[in-house]
Amino acid sequence: MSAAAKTKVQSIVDEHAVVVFSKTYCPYCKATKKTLKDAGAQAFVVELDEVSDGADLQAAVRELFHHSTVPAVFINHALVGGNDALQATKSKGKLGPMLQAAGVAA
Ligand SMILES: N[C@@H](CCC(=O)N[C@@H](CS)C(=O)NCC(=O)O)C(=O)O
Repeated sequence: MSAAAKTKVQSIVDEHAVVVFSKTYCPYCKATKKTLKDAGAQAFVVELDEVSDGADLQAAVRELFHHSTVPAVFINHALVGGNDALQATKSKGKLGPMLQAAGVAA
């Protein structure tokens, strides 16, 4: 994996309040994107199966954040986890406050 991919992933996480590294056909990714949309958050989504450096970016996410599957969800510049972690966060009533703290949902 290239150093450029690591720099790019870190920049994306640093520059956006809500980020999802996703694949278009992944049902967990679809659930994550719907949950965030329904919560009023506009996520910056990288569809790894649609970009030429997708495999490199996924490897960079794995190395930087020790998360190897998609989706990889970041809120307020920190890894939440995959869809299971996002849904658990929502179930505990913590998603709204987390998004509010990130300044992206009412
Ligand atoms: N428990 C995980 C499951 C995620 C998962 O299994 N994602 C699949 C795609 S649907 C995956 O990442 N497969 C390996 C890959 O695409 O590299 C979650 O809730 O996010």
